[in-house]
Amino acid sequence: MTKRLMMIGYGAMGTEVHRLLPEGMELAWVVVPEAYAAATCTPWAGRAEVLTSIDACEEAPDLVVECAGQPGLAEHGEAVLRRGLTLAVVATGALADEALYERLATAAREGGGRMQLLSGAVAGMDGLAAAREGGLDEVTYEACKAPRSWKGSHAEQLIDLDAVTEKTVFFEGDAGEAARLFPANSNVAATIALAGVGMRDTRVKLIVDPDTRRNTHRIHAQGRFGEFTIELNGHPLESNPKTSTLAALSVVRACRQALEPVSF
Ligand SMILES: NC(=O)C1=CN([C@@H]2O[C@H](COP(=O)(O)OP(=O)(O)OC[C@H]3O[C@@H](n4cnc5c(N)ncnc54)[C@H](OP(=O)(O)O)[C@@H]3O)[C@@H](O)[C@H]2O)C=CC1
Ligand SMILES: O=C([O-])CC(=O)C(=O)O
Repeated sequence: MTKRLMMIGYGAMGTEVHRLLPEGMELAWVVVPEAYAAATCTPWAGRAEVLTSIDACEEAPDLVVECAGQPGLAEHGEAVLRRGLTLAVVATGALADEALYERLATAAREGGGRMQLLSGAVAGMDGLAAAREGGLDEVTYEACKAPRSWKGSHAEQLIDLDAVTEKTVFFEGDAGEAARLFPANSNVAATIALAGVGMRDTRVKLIVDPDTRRNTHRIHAQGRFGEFTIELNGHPLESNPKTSTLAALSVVRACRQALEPVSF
């Protein structure tokens, strides 16, 4: 039987996820900001019910995916989890807010829901989380993107993106700060922190490179297990250069996992 998906937020990532939705799953509900609710010329017109709140949904989706960014998770996450649903999350940076983290964890515990934190634009979160069980000494993360990928972000307060002529570090701090200051660009920092040594102890560098067309993520971890370095050079989505294609694919994977009896 076809499973029914609810998508919170339908921007660049949501569009890509919808395009690649595995057979056996249909988009049945789209949760959008109030201002979009009345729009008629949409990719979901006539196919999915448009909602502005979770409570307006009278049935139980088989899976809810958040593709809305940090404000979308903060606004809708609790209601999803209180209803006992599974919520796959990409805006992991919102969880740098400890109060929100607690609110969502409590809603999941009390409501029977489950929050599935997706690997998003990076790889290796399974290994990092396993390594943590033996003790981690250090985890560092560097993100390097083209100037256009940092446009419209807090980077504009720190560096003149149009004048950059060589690869330049413009932010150094911890994962919590990075996730809060760069909500559309540094969720990965929070993902790594949540899988590894936490927000305060994960060291982050953000870099702009005028000569790259890729979103590069470099993770180094060391501990009792040994050490690893992962460098992932991702292609940004055409429709949003801040967002890596792999992040959308991690949502598609979550949809497939909800369908298959055996899955990675
Ligand atoms: N974990 C990871 O590796 C990654 C995580 N991300 C996260 O995913 C998010 C989405 O990426 P992308 O699709 O490219 O971004 P877009 O800005 O293209 O799309 C986000 C959409 O969600 C909408 N939205 C915002 N707030 C709400 C809300 N409260 N309820 C419902 N919809 C809402 C936005 O509307 P409006 O335009 O009006 O704001 C927009 O249409 C990013 O903001 C980032 O937080 C992105 C890349 C990697
Ligand atoms: O997609 C990416 O490359 C990373 C990103 O935006 C994020 O971490 O929020």
